[in-house]
Amino acid sequence: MTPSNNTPADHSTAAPAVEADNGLSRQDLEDVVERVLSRARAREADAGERADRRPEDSGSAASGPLTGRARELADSGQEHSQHDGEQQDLDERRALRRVGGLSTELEDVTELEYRQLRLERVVLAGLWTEGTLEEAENSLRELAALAETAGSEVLDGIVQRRLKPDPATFLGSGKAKELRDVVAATGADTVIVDSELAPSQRRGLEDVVKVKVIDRTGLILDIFAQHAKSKEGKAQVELAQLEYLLPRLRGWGESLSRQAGGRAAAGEGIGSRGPGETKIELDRRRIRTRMAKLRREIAAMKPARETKRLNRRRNSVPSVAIAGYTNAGKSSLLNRLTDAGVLVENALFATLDPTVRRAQTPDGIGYTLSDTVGFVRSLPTQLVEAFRSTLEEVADADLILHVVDASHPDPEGQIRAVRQVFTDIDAQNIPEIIVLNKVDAADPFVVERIRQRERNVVVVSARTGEGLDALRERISESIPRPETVLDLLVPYQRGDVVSRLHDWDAEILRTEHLPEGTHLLVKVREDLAAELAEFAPEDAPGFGAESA
Ligand SMILES: Nc1nc2c(ncn2[C@@H]2O[C@H](COP(=O)(O)OP(=O)(O)OP(=O)(O)O)[C@@H](O)[C@H]2O)c(=O)[nH]1
Ligand SMILES: [Mg+2]
Repeated sequence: MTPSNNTPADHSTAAPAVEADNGLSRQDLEDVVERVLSRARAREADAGERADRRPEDSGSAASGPLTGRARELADSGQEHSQHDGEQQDLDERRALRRVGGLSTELEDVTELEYRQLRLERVVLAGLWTEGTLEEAENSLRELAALAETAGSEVLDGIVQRRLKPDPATFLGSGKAKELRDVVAATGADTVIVDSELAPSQRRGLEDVVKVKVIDRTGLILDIFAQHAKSKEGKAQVELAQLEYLLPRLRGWGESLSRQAGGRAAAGEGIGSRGPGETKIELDRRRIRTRMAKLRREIAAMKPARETKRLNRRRNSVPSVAIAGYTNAGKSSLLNRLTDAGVLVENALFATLDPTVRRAQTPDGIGYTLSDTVGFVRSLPTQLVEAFRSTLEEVADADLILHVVDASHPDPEGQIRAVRQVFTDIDAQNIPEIIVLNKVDAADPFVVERIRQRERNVVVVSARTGEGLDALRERISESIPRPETVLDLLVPYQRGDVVSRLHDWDAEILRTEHLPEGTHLLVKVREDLAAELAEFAPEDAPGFGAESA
């Protein structure tokens, strides 16, 4: 293919529908994925016919049109409903995306700065080592979606059928050269590989393709870096990135261009280390200094967060964490379940992290609902470490809403991946409701299959609102309920106490109006019981044996 096939102008006429902010429409991205996959398929068929040929030697064949789409990619045409509010963060996030042509201006950056540059024009590379073609497809689609999320423009890709990665260059040497040609032809400046590469493999592959090579871990780290919002989150991602980078530094020498691939290929002298050597030492020193500083900063931030959480604990408000695979619909669910009106009224919780919101059961028991960072397959360990603070929100919860995208081709795989993270953060024993989302778009057979397999399933659609009442009920049954029974007599001039009982976490079992005041039988949490002691006299009137 030629680069001009991908210029936004060509497609803005052909596919006016939805333009991603980097100029590449969703359709373009899907086209790329389909092209790559169909080549892999054709090659596979080819190899099947001539079984004596080694798969990596088989030539590429013409692509044919394929059905199916990148399910990880949302159809952004209907990304938001009115329940999602203004989505101001989205604009902010999009403004953070990469600026075209940035890398070419930076001739004199150190490798550290270079590595941290945003990805721009990328080519994907994957191995299909085991499993079905369908799994290989899902994996590549997810990689394309991740790359797009990171703000890059996916130009093309290569999938190789191979039993195991080449120890030197990941792809076989023939394939790596083919990749180099694709990079040159498309003018890509980055190759993204769908695995975690050993530092030496990355170096080997970079030496062949002559542009920056990023692996899946690096890509995910990059996305997290873009999306981190809080000061602590930012520091943690940066630390994770540096930890990842340190053993992977290499001298650039003259062999790699920091510019677009095509022009780069000219410089030979693979692995020439001379001029790179000083820079690499400089980089290492800078990285270590920076890491030490970040660790200190993070340690200093921890107490504030701890206090916040302890506060919530002390108020013994039950906490419900929404967790799940990325793009499962967690945030949509949060928006559906929490009413904006309630939020504004509840000034009490104004100091909470913005992703934690207050919600109520149908019978008025308050709880907090927190949105969490999405999980992905093989979430890099550095990130699990770095995001421990966000993930502690999950590990600390009284209940987890594990949101699953029922319309995804492999929801069970996603459930497994998410549970793995639960285990990593020691949250595996917290009660869990599987919220099977996107039922409006899902195959009923798949929905039924998961319903059979899992114990505690509620089927919903955050988009249409289906099943949400049932979910509210299920949450209500599953959170810890107030347990201390109090017999209260509240004087009429203390209406504030009564209204507080009504909107705050008490189950009112009976009410009657006596000459001295309002007589109530309530169930409250222990801490509230202590506060209400003055209204619970020893000689309370009592509701009589028959009603207690
Ligand atoms: N068809 C359909 N789409 C949905 C539904 N719920 C969410 N979506 C879409 O799925 C996409 C992802 O939704 P989000 O709520 O952002 O998902 P998330 O789990 O918060 O994603 P991350 O924060 O990236 O992990 C959006 O385009 C939503 O519009 C649903 O019930 N049906
Ligand atoms: Mg979200």
